[in-house]
Amino acid sequence: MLSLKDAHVKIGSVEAVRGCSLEVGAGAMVGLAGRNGAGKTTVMRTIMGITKLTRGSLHFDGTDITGLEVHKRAGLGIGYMPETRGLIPDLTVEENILLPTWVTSADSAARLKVVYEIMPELANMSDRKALLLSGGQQKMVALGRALTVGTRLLLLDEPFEGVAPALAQRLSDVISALKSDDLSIVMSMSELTHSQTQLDHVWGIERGANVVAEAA
Ligand SMILES: Nc1ncnc2c1ncn2[C@@H]1O[C@H](COP(=O)(O)OP(=O)(O)OP(=O)(O)O)[C@@H](O)[C@H]1O
Repeated sequence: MLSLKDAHVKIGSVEAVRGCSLEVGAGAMVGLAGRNGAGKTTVMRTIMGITKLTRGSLHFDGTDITGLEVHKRAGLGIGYMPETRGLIPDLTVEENILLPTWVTSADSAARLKVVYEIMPELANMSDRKALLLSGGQQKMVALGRALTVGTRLLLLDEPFEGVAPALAQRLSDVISALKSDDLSIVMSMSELTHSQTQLDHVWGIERGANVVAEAA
């Protein structure tokens, strides 16, 4: 359902990604594993359309989406959970979760209901400001926000990084429970051994290019 081929991406004068390919099947949960600076975040941002391909192609459900804007990709059902969480501190949990629906035609009430069913703890903190949450709680909110539009493909950038073990386990359980025939997931990780979730395939990345992923 997603096919990234021979991706090259420049950030300023740095070629952050140079010849990276990735195939994700429908309903598959795949890992993108590499050290810090390997290019994982850039690949994720490129799939979301935040950074642009300088060479290569990107297909979603067989359609070339290389030139499509971010909000249109979100409208196709692609959701992104950034490593840095990217919450707006002064907005509440609920407002943060609903942010992506501002730029898509998603039924915000229906999606919010789904998100709260998956993560009831978010409903319990819905009116708290994001700045008052712990780092792990913020990751949960960022996952909820990705889920509001990410009905077909979820891009999770190091979802367990810097999260205390109990919350990391909860995040892992939530992500595992999302597995379905309709939803594909790409999850990046800096160390394969830290992956707590069952993956169908792991793509390795080093210095912006594919490498064979090391076994955990
Ligand atoms: N804003 C930027 N300006 C210049 N170089 C950048 C910028 N962002 C990323 N890079 C470079 O691009 C390369 C890939 O970075 P990227 O953040 O994609 O890697 P990563 O695998 O996600 O690493 P991390 O786990 O540390 O986030 C690195 O060499 C990095 O230094």
